[in-house]
Amino acid sequence: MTATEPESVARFREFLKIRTEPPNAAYHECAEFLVNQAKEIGLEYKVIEPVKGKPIVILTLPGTDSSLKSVMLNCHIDVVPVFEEFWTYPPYAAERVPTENGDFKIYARGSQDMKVTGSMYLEAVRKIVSSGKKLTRDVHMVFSPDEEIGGYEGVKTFVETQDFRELNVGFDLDEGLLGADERYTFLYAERTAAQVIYTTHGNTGHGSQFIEGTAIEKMIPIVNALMEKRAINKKALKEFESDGSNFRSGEITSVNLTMFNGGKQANVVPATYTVTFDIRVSPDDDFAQFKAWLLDLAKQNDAEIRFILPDEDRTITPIDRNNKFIDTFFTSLQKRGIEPVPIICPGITDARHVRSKGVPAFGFCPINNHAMLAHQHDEFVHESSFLKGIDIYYDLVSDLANVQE
Ligand SMILES: CSCC[C@H](NC=O)C(=O)O
Ligand SMILES: [Zn+2]
Ligand SMILES: [Zn+2]
Repeated sequence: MTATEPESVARFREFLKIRTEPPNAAYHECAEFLVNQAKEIGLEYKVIEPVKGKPIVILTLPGTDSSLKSVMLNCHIDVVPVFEEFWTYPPYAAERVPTENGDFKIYARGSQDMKVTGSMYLEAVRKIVSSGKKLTRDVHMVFSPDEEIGGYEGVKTFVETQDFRELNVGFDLDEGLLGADERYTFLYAERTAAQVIYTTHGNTGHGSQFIEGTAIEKMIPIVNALMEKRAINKKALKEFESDGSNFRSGEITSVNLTMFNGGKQANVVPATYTVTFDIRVSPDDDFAQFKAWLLDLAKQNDAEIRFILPDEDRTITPIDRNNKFIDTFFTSLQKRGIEPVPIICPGITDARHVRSKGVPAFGFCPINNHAMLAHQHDEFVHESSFLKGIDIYYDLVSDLANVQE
């Protein structure tokens, strides 16, 4: 590891300094940065705005046969909010801090989730171009907004456009998880997010009296039922994930009480109460049945229920090696001794929108042996991991774009 900063790292840090944190995300500034990257590398580029103020940037490395199905590399440009007071380094300064063993840590919001991946795509493609080698298929890097809030005005809208159809995508590499140990993982499916708000109304009155039929009284059985479900599932997960790897959390439905709202003053019984749960339903559970249970819970307790997110069909990319892209994904990584472990994504990503159009998509991140700090304070990535990841993508992108019919 040299003390002189590699140019690729300097460009990565520039990307990290752009504050793409909604609601006032600097999306246009980010689009400009990406277009400049395209010009420098010598790529085709296009910026579209299917939703005003939410640009999608497409950078294309044309192949020798653009009639063939292409390879898409997807990266969301938005990041999640920070609690700045808990950060050791300012989250948008992208400081490069030396470590004891001669490496560096790049501290920034988005350094893992997921600008590191976008930067690795850009640097891998830059290397491919400068090597002079020609790939067969088009490679499209897609940089998209709003993933962290569901991608509704990002990739979900984009996949409905003619611009997306024209990309003629055969395979999408999308957001993945860093490996906490020596293993790498890939995501072929996701849990379904069911975020739900229960509201109860009841009698109000003086806090010194035994008021009957209060909003909170009605809410308690709902909370108890969901917390019981939580306890059962938590135990089940512990039982079948004996190695503590957290690889299998996507296979179990999770329940979290995330908001508890109501009440105005200690001596006034609240007339209305709301409770919000973030529930992630495993593909192994019947979603319709689970939703019916949630609805019934409301009905039984005289509560209103509202689902925050729109209904979505489940999407899964079967791990079918008869698909040439999928087979190449494995053979290419195997050349470097990487045997990625298939997991169900515990969260939701933009890959589900791409899959909904029948395009196979795997979430992958070529970083292992790394602390996982997505959405946490002091998010950082090791410079050595970033540089190694570029080389992994160099081969992977080349091999995928050279898949024969
Ligand atoms: C309501 S959209 C939320 C999207 C988010 N995706 C990654 O963290 C998630 O919580 O899974
Ligand atoms: Zn992400
Ligand atoms: Zn995230």
